[in-house]
Amino acid sequence: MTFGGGACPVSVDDSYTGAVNAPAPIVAPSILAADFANLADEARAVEGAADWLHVDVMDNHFVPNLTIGLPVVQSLIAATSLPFDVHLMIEDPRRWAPGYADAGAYNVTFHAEASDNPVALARDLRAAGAKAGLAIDRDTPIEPYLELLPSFDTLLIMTIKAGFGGQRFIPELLEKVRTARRHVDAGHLELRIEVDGGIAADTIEQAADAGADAFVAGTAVYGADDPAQAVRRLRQLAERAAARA
Ligand SMILES: O=C(CO)[C@H](O)[C@H](O)COP(=O)(O)O
Repeated sequence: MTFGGGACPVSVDDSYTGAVNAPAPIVAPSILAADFANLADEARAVEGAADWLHVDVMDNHFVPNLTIGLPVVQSLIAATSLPFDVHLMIEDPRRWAPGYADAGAYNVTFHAEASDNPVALARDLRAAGAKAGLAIDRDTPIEPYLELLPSFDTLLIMTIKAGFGGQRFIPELLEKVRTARRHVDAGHLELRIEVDGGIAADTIEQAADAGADAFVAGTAVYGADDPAQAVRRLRQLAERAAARA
């Protein structure tokens, strides 16, 4: 399946080939930093440049912030051509996550801290036609979850504390990315390692060097005068880092 549509379309399904043939970096603008009064226009502003559109669903319970839910995401999916990368920062993901897969989200990610049976939920998401993602928050160690990774398509490692955009990137959290990358490559797993929080032109290369190959960026994209150009610049930097790996 190929999408991207702009200067650098990427083949996501065909490119999960591990370290030897490293897949092209994914850049996923987070609409958390967009103008919520104009979400469809904001999403369309990065069509042709972004690979995925990252949507943060927050419930004011799992995190102390409240954003949007399924009806808004359904409408947005219908309004844009981008694949949706839904990041659920919610309690009880077993109840809600399959609805996002049914709505046509490309990738549905839920938090390890919120799930008592992540593998079963990943199975449900895949059965509903979505990719399954597991997210790890700032204070959660990665090691207990490594053995679950064959059940997932994406591992999202927070590089801030989940809940709010515009926070400062925490470089120490890249140690989790390094650990995950070693495990993924050693096991030849077909899995994207995604980083989320404070990703910008001055941090994306560190994250790529650590082994991330999917990058969520909110403020760095929607805070820019030209969001599409900001996405292209981020991808260029990630590609540069990947080329020297
Ligand atoms: O998951 C998130 C917050 O919990 C956001 O996706 C993340 O913060 C992106 O925003 P920014 O690039 O501004 O840090």
